[in-house]
Amino acid sequence: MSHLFDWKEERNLSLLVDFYELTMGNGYLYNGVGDKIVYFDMYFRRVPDGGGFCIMAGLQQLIEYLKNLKFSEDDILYLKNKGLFNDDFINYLRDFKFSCDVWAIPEGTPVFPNEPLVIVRGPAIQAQFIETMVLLTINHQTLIATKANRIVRAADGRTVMEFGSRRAQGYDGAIFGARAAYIGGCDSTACTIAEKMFGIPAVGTMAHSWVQLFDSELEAFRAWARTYPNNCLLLVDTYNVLKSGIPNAIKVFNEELVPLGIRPKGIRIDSGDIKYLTEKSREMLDEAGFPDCKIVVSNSLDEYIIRDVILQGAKIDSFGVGERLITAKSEPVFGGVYKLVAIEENNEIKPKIKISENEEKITNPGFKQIYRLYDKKTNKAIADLITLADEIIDESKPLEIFHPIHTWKRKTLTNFKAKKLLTKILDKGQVVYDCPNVTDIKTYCKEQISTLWDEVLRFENPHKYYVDLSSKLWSTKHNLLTKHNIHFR
Ligand SMILES: Nc1ncnc2c1ncn2[C@@H]1O[C@H](COP(=O)(O)OP(=O)(O)OP(=O)(O)O)[C@@H](O)[C@H]1O
Ligand SMILES: O=P(O)(O)OC[C@H]1O[C@H](OP(=O)(O)OP(=O)(O)O)[C@H](O)[C@@H]1O
Ligand SMILES: O=C(O)c1cccnc1
Repeated sequence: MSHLFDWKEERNLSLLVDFYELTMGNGYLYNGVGDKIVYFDMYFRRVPDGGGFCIMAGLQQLIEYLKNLKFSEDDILYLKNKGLFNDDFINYLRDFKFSCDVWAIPEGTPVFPNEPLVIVRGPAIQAQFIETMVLLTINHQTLIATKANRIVRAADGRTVMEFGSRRAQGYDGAIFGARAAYIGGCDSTACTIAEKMFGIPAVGTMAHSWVQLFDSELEAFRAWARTYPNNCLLLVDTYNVLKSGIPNAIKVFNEELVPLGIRPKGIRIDSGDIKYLTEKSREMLDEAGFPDCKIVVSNSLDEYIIRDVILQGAKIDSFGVGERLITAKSEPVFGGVYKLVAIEENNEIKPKIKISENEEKITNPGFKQIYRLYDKKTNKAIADLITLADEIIDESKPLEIFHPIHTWKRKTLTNFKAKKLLTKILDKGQVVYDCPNVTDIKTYCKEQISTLWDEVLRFENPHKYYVDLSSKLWSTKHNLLTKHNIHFR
């Protein structure tokens, strides 16, 4: 079992790579450009679900992968037997030592379209090779953390438990999905191994099978209360919530817990009309003297149903959310891309561009940094400025920022502070970054979200947060466009 799950030490994922990375690697070497220093940016173009921002996640798994990147004799033999690769390439992989520099935005940071979340600098053959895993790790967890954050914000302070393992897309979908959901704000998970691996609180109630297995609902509840008097949360919808589930729960609370001086934990409702059933259940529990008994609901929930039932006045303390969270059902693809943005020649960085008919899809060339600009008075984030990596923002001088496409839209900032978002993660292949634990990441995430204006947090039609280019980067881009004979406005 540990072989399947110990992603840190034992899992050899080196060949989890799109085959073209290998054919290109072989080709780069053959054509004498394998060692040319290149820069790649990983970024996304659109926030899923029409939201205003995403939550960066998945970096720790990317780091672990890069740290362990090597090829076993078995891998080498397999590649050799393909009969496609030159001996030089096979030998390169046999002696492989990852030597790239990597910068990234820390996990839990709110991020926006077109910002490099990860930058890789190194020999073309290596920087190219890791494309698949950079995208896979960051795309998956950023998607789930972003979805979880929408769900948690809809729950408006009520607890959210992640219940998705059984409906996740594979083991890793469950495990790393639980990790991302926690970073995004879920309070706990039903995925036990996620507690063992990452320290995410694992919790659970009971299934309908528990109730069905006994001769009656009453007996099932009694057995549970005797087994777990201090953690008595009963699933009340197996037969009929209001006619049987709640009355039986009250009876058991009174007979089994009250004499011991123990308070019941709660009840869970997993079907039917959430507003009606929670309102009636709340009344019945209050009348019976259990106003502190929590009401948990589940059943194909997402941020929209959660917001709706709260608006309807449903009486809910806690949500269990599974399938629609763990699969990001409403929009299950996070379209992060990995693009070459510069090469080094004669010790100089030469920016490179990818042109597209669609102006929004033209890449931002060069080796970059991102500054988040905060209003010193409100402490709210005003805009992000993507700059060339060597640019320094002078906080003591007014800073004019402008829309990168509609350049006449300008704004001058004063009394602001500028924070660098990209941090060095690997230096020549060596990890130079300490990954925080998930609880610290989750706390950081919450703090960072509190620096965003409410308009950016809106579920629908959020205010578009400004992600601008510095004058220097804008000129670099437009010089390249002119060179390629492209003229915009
Ligand atoms: N008051 C409500 N407002 C909005 N959506 C609700 C409300 N009550 C329940 N829902 C949601 O409606 C969907 C369907 O609920 P329904 O009770 O039909 O589920 P079901 O799975 O068919 O129930 P059952 O398990 O009894 O067959 C679920 O996603 C549920 O969360
Ligand atoms: O609905 P989700 O958001 O995925 O939450 C998890 C679901 O898993 C369990 O159901 P189970 O697997 O027994 O199936 P059910 O949907 O028939 O109750 C639980 O009772 C929830 O309904
Ligand atoms: O603990 C629960 O109630 C639970 C766990 C997983 C899926 N559904 C419910």
